[in-house]
Amino acid sequence: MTQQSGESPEERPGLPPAPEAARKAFGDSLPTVERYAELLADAGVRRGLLGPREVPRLWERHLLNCVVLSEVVPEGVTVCDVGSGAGLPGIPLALVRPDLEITLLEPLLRRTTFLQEVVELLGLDHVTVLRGRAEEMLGTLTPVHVVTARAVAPLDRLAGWGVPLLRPYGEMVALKGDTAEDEVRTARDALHKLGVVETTVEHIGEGLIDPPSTVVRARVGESPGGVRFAARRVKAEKAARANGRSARGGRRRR
Ligand SMILES: C[S@@+](CC[C@H](N)C(=O)[O-])C[C@H]1O[C@@H](n2cnc3c(N)ncnc32)[C@H](O)[C@@H]1O
Repeated sequence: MTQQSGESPEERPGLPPAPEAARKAFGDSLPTVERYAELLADAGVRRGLLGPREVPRLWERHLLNCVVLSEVVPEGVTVCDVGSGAGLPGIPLALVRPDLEITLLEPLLRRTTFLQEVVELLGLDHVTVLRGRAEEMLGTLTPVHVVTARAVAPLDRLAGWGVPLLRPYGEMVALKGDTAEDEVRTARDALHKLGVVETTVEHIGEGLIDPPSTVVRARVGESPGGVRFAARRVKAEKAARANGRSARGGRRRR
């Protein structure tokens, strides 16, 4: 999301006030998301996590585009936001869904440091920040019901990283743009091999954002990640138990 700008900070357009749609989408969490928007527009830009040109469109293009994911995430489940960056979509989702247990997974230290600060400043007790690459998380992260991701990798590669982190019958929800249908076509074989039994492209947030957000939903059957991953997972989990490791300290739900 980082972009270069030739403008000086004084010339750059600032953060606009929250639009009416944000009031609707975030409800009682509006003051908290306003605080998050300020952190992104200030420290996020200064520390190179967000391009300065994103600031004027922070509400529509980023916060609203992400919060509508709430429509497709079931009640009370565990979520891993793969490649969370500066917290998108994981933090907007966490702000409206205190019922979820969310892990923000991100490999870069600069970003996990920012994420940890944001989680503490906003008092998000149901959010954990985990540093690492998705493909290295087998046996470290307790398998989750839902994997979310935005702007991390093309669907076939993303699925290879995200689907093995799911519990049986879980689903990966990837925010995508106009390329969603094409990416699904390209990834069809890879998805099948990973144990995905159903893939749909849906438009969410109608009536709230225009255009609505496009998501690819990939649901797995009994063996997320496929048979190859099932064997690796058992091995990795055994090793993790032997080391006393677990990303969520053994807290498990459902
Ligand atoms: C373009 S940024 C998008 C960040 C955020 N999701 C957003 O929409 O603004 C992609 C992020 O994915 C992370 N990433 C890249 N490869 C990854 C991997 N294998 N596992 C987890 N995260 C990864 C990068 O460090 C980066 O923060």
